[in-house]
Amino acid sequence: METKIAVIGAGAWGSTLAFLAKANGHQVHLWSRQSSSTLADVLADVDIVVSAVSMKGVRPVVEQLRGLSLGKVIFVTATKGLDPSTTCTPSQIWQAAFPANSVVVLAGPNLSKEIQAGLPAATVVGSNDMAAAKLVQTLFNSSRFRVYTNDDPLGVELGGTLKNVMAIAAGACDGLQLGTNAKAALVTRGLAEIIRIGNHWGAKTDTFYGLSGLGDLLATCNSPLSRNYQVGYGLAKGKKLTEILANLEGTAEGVNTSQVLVHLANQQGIYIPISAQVDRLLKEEVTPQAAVDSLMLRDVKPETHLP
Ligand SMILES: NC(=O)C1=CN([C@@H]2O[C@H](COP(=O)(O)OP(=O)(O)OC[C@H]3O[C@@H](n4cnc5c(N)ncnc54)[C@H](O)[C@@H]3O)[C@@H](O)[C@H]2O)C=CC1
Ligand SMILES: O=C(CO)COP(=O)(O)O
Repeated sequence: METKIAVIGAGAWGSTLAFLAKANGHQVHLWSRQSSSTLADVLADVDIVVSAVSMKGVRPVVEQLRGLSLGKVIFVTATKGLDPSTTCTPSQIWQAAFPANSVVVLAGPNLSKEIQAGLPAATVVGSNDMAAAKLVQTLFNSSRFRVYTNDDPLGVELGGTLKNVMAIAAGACDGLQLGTNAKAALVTRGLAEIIRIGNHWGAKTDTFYGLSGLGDLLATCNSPLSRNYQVGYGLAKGKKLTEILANLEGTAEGVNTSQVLVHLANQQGIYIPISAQVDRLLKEEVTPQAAVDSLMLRDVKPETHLP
């Protein structure tokens, strides 16, 4: 059955999601700030609203829509980030603005260029409303894009968001040519750190071993297609952050996420050694090699995701 879908944000990810839904026979309207139609007009007659704007666009877009009567529309959020002013996740912002509507989080190892090239990929849709998650699953699932459901939307969202910080670290690790052992240690301890943060905020451990956690961590920590990886790689090669960002194709959410994360973790006493070094590196408070030394020279501890 044809479903009417609006995709907000015509960047790399919004365009790819619109393409996938269209390929499944749905009626898709891809909206961007450059569109001639207003967002309110586009949303007047749709069943599903997919938001794929970058984190900085989430609040402005939600403010444009607040107060509109959108009936039983299901919101799907595909943004990976934390709001700097409130520290909320994108789905928390959507849910607070539309408390009567279902919100579904979509995240996974989904480098858009690979999907646009027709390569197979898998993703997760997480929601407190399993009927909504199942509906969104059917809208996007295909022979080239396998979609799983999950009942821990916060875990799905935090997996996709927090791995961006680790992808910056992984890019730096490769830029410094630290080798495969170091990279494996970083990714493994990065996952332990993500689980520690996620548990503290109420997400389930299991979710982080899934596609939006371990899956996306593996994809972005190992691919030069990842913008976050490119940021870390460039820093390790001695480039300035401003120069890297000016030449970057699209958004590297990990830059903002690490700042918000470090602020929250300091307030809440969450131990985040890797993310803290990434934040210091981005602020040019530490060299890449000094960041590695700080991590290696910490007190020894048991292998657990607990502090
Ligand atoms: N590109 C990828 O492979 C994937 C990206 N994501 C996530 O999706 C989000 C978007 O990523 P990309 O499309 O790659 O970024 P992008 O930089 O290509 O596009 C961002 C889009 O957000 C829009 N936007 C920003 N502020 C806005 C505002 N105030 N009002 C309206 N629109 C606004 C921009 O116009 C642009 O179309 C990010 O959170 C990213 O982490 C998730 C999975 C895969
Ligand atoms: O989230 C992504 C793939 O799942 C895209 O990663 P980057 O934002 O680092 O390019």
